[in-house]
Amino acid sequence: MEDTVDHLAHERSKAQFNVEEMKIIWAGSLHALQVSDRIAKLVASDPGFGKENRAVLSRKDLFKSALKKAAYVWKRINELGLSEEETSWLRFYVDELAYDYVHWGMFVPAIKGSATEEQQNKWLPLANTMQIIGTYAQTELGHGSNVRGLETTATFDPVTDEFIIHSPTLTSSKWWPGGLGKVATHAVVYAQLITDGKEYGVNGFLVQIRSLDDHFPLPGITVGDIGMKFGSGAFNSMDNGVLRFDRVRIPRNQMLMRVSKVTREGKYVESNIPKQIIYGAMVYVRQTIVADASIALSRAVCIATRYSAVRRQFGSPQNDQNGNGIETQVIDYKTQQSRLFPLLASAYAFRFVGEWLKWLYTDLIQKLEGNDFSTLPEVHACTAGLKSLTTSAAADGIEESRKLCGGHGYLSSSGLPELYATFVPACTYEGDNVVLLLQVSRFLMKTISQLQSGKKPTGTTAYIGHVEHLIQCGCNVKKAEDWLNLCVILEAFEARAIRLLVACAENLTKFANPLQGFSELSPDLVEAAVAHCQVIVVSKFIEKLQQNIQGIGVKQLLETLCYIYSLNLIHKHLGDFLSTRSITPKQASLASDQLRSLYAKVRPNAIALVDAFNYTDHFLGSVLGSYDGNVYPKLYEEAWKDPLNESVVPDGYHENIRPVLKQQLQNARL
Ligand SMILES: CCCCCCCCCCCCCCCCCCC/C=C/C(=O)SCCNC(=O)CCNC(=O)[C@H](O)C(C)(C)COP(=O)(O)OP(=O)(O)OC[C@H]1O[C@@H](n2cnc3c(N)ncnc32)[C@H](O)[C@@H]1OP(=O)(O)O
Ligand SMILES: Cc1cc2nc3c(=O)[nH]c(=O)nc-3n(C[C@H](O)[C@H](O)[C@H](O)COP(=O)(O)OP(=O)(O)OC[C@H]3O[C@@H](n4cnc5c(N)ncnc54)[C@H](O)[C@@H]3O)c2cc1C
Repeated sequence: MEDTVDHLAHERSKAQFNVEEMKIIWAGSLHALQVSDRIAKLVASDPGFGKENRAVLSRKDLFKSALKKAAYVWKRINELGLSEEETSWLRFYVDELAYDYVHWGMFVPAIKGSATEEQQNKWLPLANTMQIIGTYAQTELGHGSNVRGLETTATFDPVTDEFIIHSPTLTSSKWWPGGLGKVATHAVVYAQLITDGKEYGVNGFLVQIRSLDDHFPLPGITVGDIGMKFGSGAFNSMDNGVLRFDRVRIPRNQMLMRVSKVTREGKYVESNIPKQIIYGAMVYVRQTIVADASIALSRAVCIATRYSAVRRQFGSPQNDQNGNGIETQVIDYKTQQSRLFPLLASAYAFRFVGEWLKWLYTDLIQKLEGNDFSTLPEVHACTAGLKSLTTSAAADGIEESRKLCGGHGYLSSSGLPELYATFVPACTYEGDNVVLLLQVSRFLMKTISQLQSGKKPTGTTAYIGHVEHLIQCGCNVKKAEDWLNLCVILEAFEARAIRLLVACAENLTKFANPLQGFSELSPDLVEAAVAHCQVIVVSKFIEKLQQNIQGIGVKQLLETLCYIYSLNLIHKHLGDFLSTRSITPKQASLASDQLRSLYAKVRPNAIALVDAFNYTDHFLGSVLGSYDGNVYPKLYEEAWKDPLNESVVPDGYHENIRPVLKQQLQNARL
């Protein structure tokens, strides 16, 4: 008989805050919570969205199952007449990577951002109804980070009014685009534009790659899948592809011409729109990846927290003299708390900074519509930097969560290995995290150099305008409780960031060649960029706390998490804080003392804090993280489902086990 006991009920009863209100904070609004909750339940109750066995399916079967699910998603969206908001929640909860992620996540945004109105009117209705399926073909075998170095060419032929798309070398083969390998019918292809014998840099072109009748590649096109990727399940449900062009002709009007165009006569004409707009789809996706990072991390933390409350090891004060009695919940070990609770705090921090980044991006889009490009550099720096910071921390956090679950965390049924394998490439796609931090540092060095000309930094760099104060100020913390002051914390982070930035700027002046200086100092520049991004995350968490937060205990718990996030970072980056004299060694030790008290405050609320994510068991996909905490029967049951357990004596026994055993027996007799 099924066990219906809630093994975590006691933990839930200890919560000191209103969980339902916290769910609203996490979701963003009551409306968002209601819609997401409804769709989560819809997905969890529909067998068509079941995700059992993913880890044991062969690549072909996994791919087929992802195709089936994507088609079913599309069918249900249409049958139920889901709104755009409901649709995105549906895809989110279905939780299976397939071509549709890149179609909706990159192909459509690339057309929206880089195509003219006329082009959008032609292509968007086709894409929006999935009469065509698209991919984003930028990266090549030889070049990913260096977009300017792409080799694919698009040469204008004035005789036929066409572009000739060509892959001149092996290294120019498009490599990685998701959905390209086996599904996409069209691609936005990034290529070097050549007209009238001159090169005009990278531009986007809309190219049909497969027939809409029989799905065969069109003439001149070679296309296929690039092969198995890291981990079982995970990104292997996606057909990342390779694509080569042998002088493929497309009409001139399939160049995406919002930013610049080629006339009928072959003249290249630039508009007043910055060229960087052609990289707009990347800015859009980087912003969404910050939200993905908070989801992926919160998912891992939810599993690790629930399991840590169920798992018991060694004796406890309640034991009798013989050590008999109940063992200690591993969540009560201080080491477990010091590893787990900062991750929990980070999940909340990333959620809030992601929410703010979405606002910043929406604001940019509104400004662009009015031809105001002033915030583009800052939005580029924020999306690049926060994508880098949050994905690196989330990927590390998922792996730490696996370790927090001990041996069982290594089992596929814990859900953690696949979560890690699915999420870790986010550190690479949409821009390698180090390359992106170098972009941030370039922006910051420019901001600092403009101080001399009297330009006042604004937005996320406003603190750089207070350079004199921040270079001189000292931290006033004298006892552990003094750290419970958000202004003190923010100033320590700003002081550390600005001191690292100014040191970089000063060191750069020692090089006659600025490019060489930038390259030599790049490790320091990356560290300074991280410090700046941490200022953003901490300050956005603080801003969140200043909003009208309802519900008993909710604000207090969020404050506790904000302190944990910040003080743990001080602990982790102590070298920076000490070497810049932003804090003293004594203050560092007081921060550690304060952290211990903060962990004690979180402990009774830990389960409720992960319940506030409102994840269904279907979405979590983990026997260790299920809501009822009934871990052991679920683990036991799951093991028996493995294909190896279908037969008692394994296939291969007669060929490969029995002869070995016999030989050992014979050897022993000799
Ligand atoms: C059941 C289990 C399942 C488990 C589920 C787990 C759940 C996990 C959740 C997550 C799953 C989500 C999965 C979603 C699917 C995702 C699919 C992935 C799709 C990936 C797509 C891609 O990767 S597309 C390719 C992306 N490529 C890149 O990002 C390339 C990086 N390189 C660049 O961006 C550039 O080349 C560069 C910026 C690094 C350098 O370029 P360049 O040399 O030209 O630039 P400069 O440095 O000279 O800069 C010039 C100037 O421009 C400014 N600038 C640069 N870029 C931008 C920009 N994008 N926008 C605005 N401005 C820009 C730069 O700052 C300079 O300005 P100056 O003023 O001149 O200084
Ligand atoms: C799962 C997945 C899905 C993807 N989907 C798509 C897609 O749909 N469409 C698409 O076009 N692309 C896609 N990509 C490609 C992705 O965008 C690139 O892999 C990414 O931009 C990194 O580029 P790269 O592979 O060339 O890395 P490289 O640039 O070769 O990086 C290798 C190493 O060099 C370092 N490095 C590189 N340049 C510098 C520098 N200037 N200074 C210091 N260090 C440097 C990096 O930090 C890294 O450590 C995908 C990739 C993955 C893994």
